[in-house]
Amino acid sequence: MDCTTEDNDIKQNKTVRVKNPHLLKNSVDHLYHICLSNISDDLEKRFGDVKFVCFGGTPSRMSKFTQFISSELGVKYYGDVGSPTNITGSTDRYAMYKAGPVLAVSHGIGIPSLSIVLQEVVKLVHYAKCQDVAFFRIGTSGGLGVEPGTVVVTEKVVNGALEPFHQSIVLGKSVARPAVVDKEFAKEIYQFADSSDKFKTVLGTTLCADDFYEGQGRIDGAFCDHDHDDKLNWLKHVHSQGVCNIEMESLGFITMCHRANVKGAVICVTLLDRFNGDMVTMDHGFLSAIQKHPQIIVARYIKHAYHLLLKKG
Ligand SMILES: O=P(O)(O)O[C@H]1O[C@H](CO)[C@@H](O)[C@H]1O
Ligand SMILES: O=c1cc[nH]c(=O)[nH]1
Repeated sequence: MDCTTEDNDIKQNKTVRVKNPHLLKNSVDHLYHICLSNISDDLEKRFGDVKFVCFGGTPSRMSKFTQFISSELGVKYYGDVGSPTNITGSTDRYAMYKAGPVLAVSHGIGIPSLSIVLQEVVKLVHYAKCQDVAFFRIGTSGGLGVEPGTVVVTEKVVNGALEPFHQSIVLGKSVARPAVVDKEFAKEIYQFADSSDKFKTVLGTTLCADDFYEGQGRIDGAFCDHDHDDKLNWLKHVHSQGVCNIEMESLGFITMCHRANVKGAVICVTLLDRFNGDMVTMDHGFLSAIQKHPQIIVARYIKHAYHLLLKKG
């Protein structure tokens, strides 16, 4: 594809932007952490049909989601009966599964871990010439003033200081990139919540912290220099600014989707109400049941969008 065609496709929001002139000059690109290469793997043949990429913290959540979405869409997943195959093979860092137009990817904990796999997946869908791709983060979070099990569709994302920026150090300098949420896309997804659902779904601001303990105001970590009242005052303050939930990847996820010209949305379930405590104490059966809540909403969206695409031909 020549540059002009590629620019036009990007403008029309069809293909995915790899904003790196150095990379475009290189012919070989080994996607180290996901064990794929643009030269030795036929990425267009294997992944060219991908339209929806769903990310979440753990390999088992994304494997279960792959089975769920494959039965919802009536498409086979890649792998043996009963267990999707992890496409990243033995790299042992991330897991990636495929069911028809859906790729499900685990990203680990925190923005540094997420950013590595997200960049390699952006390159993957670019090399595979996927068109009109959307990315979703299907995660867990701590809620503020909402019942555990509630799904929060992120309409704004902020850092721990309530700023809508993702800050990182590049070449020794601090770089702040805006975290621009696609609000229309968030609203579209929110509309797939149903009044008959056994859980609530809300649109709200998500606070993305650098850490699970002190970074989220917890007082039950190994280290803590603040007290219970400081914590409650901070939680009340961020809640008064519209924050509904706290997690650890949304800021990087939204910022990178925006840079890649990919539609991106964050949909997380709340595991607890942080006004009532810090510890996630629910049993694993309940935990795994409520982790399905955001998957249900996203699966409805994907099913709807996929059927529209099939109709279009
Ligand atoms: O359940 P996931 O998707 O991993 O998300 C949340 O859970 C982890 C902390 O337990 C962090 O990654 C946080 O963002
Ligand atoms: O409180 C919580 C729960 C899940 N994930 C988080 O990052 N925080």
